[in-house]
Amino acid sequence: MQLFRIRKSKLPEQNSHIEANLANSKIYVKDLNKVYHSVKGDTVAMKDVNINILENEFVSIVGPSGCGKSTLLRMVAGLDVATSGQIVIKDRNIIGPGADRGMVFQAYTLFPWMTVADNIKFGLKLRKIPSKEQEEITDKYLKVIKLEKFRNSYPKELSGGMKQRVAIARALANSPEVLLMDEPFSALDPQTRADMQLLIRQIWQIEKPTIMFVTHDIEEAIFLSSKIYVLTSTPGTVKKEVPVILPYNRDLSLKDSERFIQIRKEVNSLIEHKSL
Ligand SMILES: Nc1ncnc2c1ncn2[C@@H]1O[C@H](COP(=O)(O)OP(=O)(O)OP(=O)(O)O)[C@@H](O)[C@H]1O
Repeated sequence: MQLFRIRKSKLPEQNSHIEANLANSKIYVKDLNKVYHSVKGDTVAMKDVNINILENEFVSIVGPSGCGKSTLLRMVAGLDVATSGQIVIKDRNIIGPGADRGMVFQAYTLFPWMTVADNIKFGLKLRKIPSKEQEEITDKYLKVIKLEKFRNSYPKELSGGMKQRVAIARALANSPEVLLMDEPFSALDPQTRADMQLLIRQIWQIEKPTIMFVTHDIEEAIFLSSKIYVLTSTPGTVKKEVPVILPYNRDLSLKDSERFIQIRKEVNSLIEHKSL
């Protein structure tokens, strides 16, 4: 049965509970359920998930493998459909993909036949943004990701970290309402991963995009976020919302601080580990 409400218009006025929650929220997930049907039977991937991400928040989703982190992000992206429940971005019900959501995935998704600059410009061209503005936006984001010298290079000439920097620039160039990131740094070596964490935190502090970030890495989630949702193992549901009270300006030495270690212990104790 399809309970997911297919509406593009604003929410009904009588739905005062949702209205109240929406007042300052950017991504609002209400009673979300997801069941996958296959010949082998049904898999309940998500059960009654409720999430509220405020404007300009950096929120991470963590949980054991298979708990439904990617499923949740894909549904917020509109790439997968919920079995029931509601996803609202600003005041719009999500019924499919849209330019209001920028995505960065684990796998490198740049167009190999386009230069770095053309990859960044891709969405701007689609939206027929005037070419002068396209150039200005591209220049700005090449600077943000510190790849000005690679403007005319092709993806095959870049390292993994550089490719992910371009993917982030391409997503941000479209000024999305929210940035959805699914394990974007997990294919990178530890040093590059740490550099990328610093870069995305810096970008967030300057540009203040609303970010929903899926990761396996608890330290990464704490270092980057203002709030973490810990999901239970399958079917995924929210076990706890953990606020991350740490200094606003962060460098990697923060990971050795007493407060950081305390939060890491708390989040780690919430993750249900199972022997394989
Ligand atoms: N297309 C599909 N068909 C059937 N089951 C699926 C499908 N996609 C995901 N699942 C199941 O849904 C559950 C959640 O999967 P999902 O990939 O969202 O978890 P995850 O937390 O992102 O996992 P990981 O941390 O290992 O990447 C799992 O039990 C998975 O097997």
